[in-house]
Amino acid sequence: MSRDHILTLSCPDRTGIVHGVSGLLFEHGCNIIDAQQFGDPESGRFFLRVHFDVPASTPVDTVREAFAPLAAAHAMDWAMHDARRRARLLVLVSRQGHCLNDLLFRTHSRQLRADIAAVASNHADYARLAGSYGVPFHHFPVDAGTREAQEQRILDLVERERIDLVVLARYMQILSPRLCEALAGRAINIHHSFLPSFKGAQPYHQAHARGVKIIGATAHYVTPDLDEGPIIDQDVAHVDHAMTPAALIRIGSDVESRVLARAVRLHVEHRILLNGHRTVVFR
Ligand SMILES: Nc1nc2c(c(=O)[nH]1)N[C@@H](CN(C=O)c1ccc(C(=O)N[C@@H](CCC(=O)O)C(=O)O)cc1)CN2
Repeated sequence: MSRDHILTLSCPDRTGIVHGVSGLLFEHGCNIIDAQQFGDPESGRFFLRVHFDVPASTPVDTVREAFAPLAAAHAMDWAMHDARRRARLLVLVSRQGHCLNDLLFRTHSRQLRADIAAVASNHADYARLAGSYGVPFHHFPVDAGTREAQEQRILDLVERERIDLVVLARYMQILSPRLCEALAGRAINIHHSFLPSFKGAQPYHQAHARGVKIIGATAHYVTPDLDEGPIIDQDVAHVDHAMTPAALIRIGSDVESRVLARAVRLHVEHRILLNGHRTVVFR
């Protein structure tokens, strides 16, 4: 029975970090399967992701407890995850369902190490689609006067369903600072432009008006500053002068689905570390 785990950490950069981590894992009979590191000269921080096996004779908590003093000595932000545990997702959607559809299939076909525990939307459009996969659907309508109560329903669902990651799959509501705070580091949005270009609403219409030759999509963590959160992944597609906004939307939707699925995979495989307002991504 494989007992592989993922250790992620970031800390002020100095000599001896990798030596200390690898030595401690060795002392507890752990075998390192894969390791990736990055020292950022700009922020002065060091980032490490280690995929390792724990021998059946060793309780994982023993390794975790032994690691704590080393982590404290280096002022590490760290976590140790069960590499086989499937993340529980809540997917939020509004009227555009292509990203939801893509994630339902990818999780159902186990392409992603995650399960969609629930779908929630301010519209009822995708109740049948979620139901066709056996995924509970929650209709949470919202307007200016009900936003706080509607967001509380989302938070209650996150708590009740033990959600690990909230995915905004073209969810077209701006989350309040309170909800952003509650979901800090565990809410990902797909923005339908190559940020920082064309933030906010209707980016494809903005791009068409600008006469761009490339469109794109950006997956980022959600923060109170609209479309300003740490970028996780991006991709692009070529377009030309003859294309209408509808054509850009059609071409762009495939890019959005691809980028969002990659970002969800990177998150649930613990490959993303925050580096200030940016990310370090160990692919
Ligand atoms: N706090 C945050 N909330 C959201 C973010 C974010 O980065 N921080 N990303 C957006 C997604 N988004 C573009 O990708 C976006 C969504 C909604 C709007 C907007 O103007 N919404 C209006 C209502 C529109 C409607 O009801 O159809 C609003 O909320 O008043 C702009 C951009 C998701 N949320």
